[in-house]
Amino acid sequence: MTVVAIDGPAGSGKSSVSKGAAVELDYAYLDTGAAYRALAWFCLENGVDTLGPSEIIEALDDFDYEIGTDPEQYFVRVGGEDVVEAIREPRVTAVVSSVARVPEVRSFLTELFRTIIRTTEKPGIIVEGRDITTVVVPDAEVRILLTASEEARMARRSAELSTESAAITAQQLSSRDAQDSRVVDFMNAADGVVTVDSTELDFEQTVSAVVELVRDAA
Ligand SMILES: Nc1ncnc2c1ncn2[C@@H]1O[C@H](COP(=O)(O)OP(=O)(O)OP(=O)(O)O)[C@@H](O)[C@H]1O
Ligand SMILES: Nc1ccn([C@@H]2O[C@H](COP(=O)(O)O)[C@@H](O)[C@H]2O)c(=O)n1
Repeated sequence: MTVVAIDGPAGSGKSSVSKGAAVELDYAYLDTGAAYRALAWFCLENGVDTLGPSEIIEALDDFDYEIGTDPEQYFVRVGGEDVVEAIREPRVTAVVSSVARVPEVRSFLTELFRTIIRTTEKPGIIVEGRDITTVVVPDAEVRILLTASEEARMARRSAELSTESAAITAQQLSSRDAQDSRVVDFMNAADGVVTVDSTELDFEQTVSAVVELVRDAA
């Protein structure tokens, strides 16, 4: 089985490009950010203080999480409830970094990701996040840092949103990167990690660049 690990900052295209490449390769797709978001959502729903590590760690006992790895049948559920849209709400995005910085949360979710990767039935899996190339699967067959200039990432994110101003969007994106960067380094490629800079590429070109790297490694 081929494991493709992709890291990168917010808005660099990790989810959309990984999904597109997984469809083209007939691979599974694992969105690891969804788990951190789902835990943050679960904490908010249950009145857990997202700044209090011990409460968050306690919440893990009741965190009943499921994610689909078929890129064409993506789902995320907590306690059987569909949370695909809820976990993208700004209130969740605003607190996810505080939840993700708790070491016990990271090791709990890392084990969960490794189990999902191990039990994949497809010929390969694309796993994307912030610490996939360095912590979750540092021995992956293909390791990619997907980047784009902050300007390009902000423009892409702003184009998606009709209700939020570009300025607020830009601020959220860079402040989340700043917080996340204190926990894991996803701005610099580790040894053996190939950088794909999509600043000057369109979406299809970026998917093709990833697919080509995977085919070259096979
Ligand atoms: N090469 C590209 N050219 C133009 N738009 C792109 C490109 N790659 C991704 N996009 C668009 O940029 C937006 C952000 O992409 P995506 O949500 O996949 O990023 P992400 O890295 O997963 O972000 P986050 O970490 O915040 O979840 C999407 O609207 C996506 O379609
Ligand atoms: N491997 C990862 C993936 C994500 N995070 C944290 O989750 C947040 C949401 O991730 P998205 O990819 O959905 O934007 C992100 O801001 C990180 O705080 C992580 O720590 N490690």
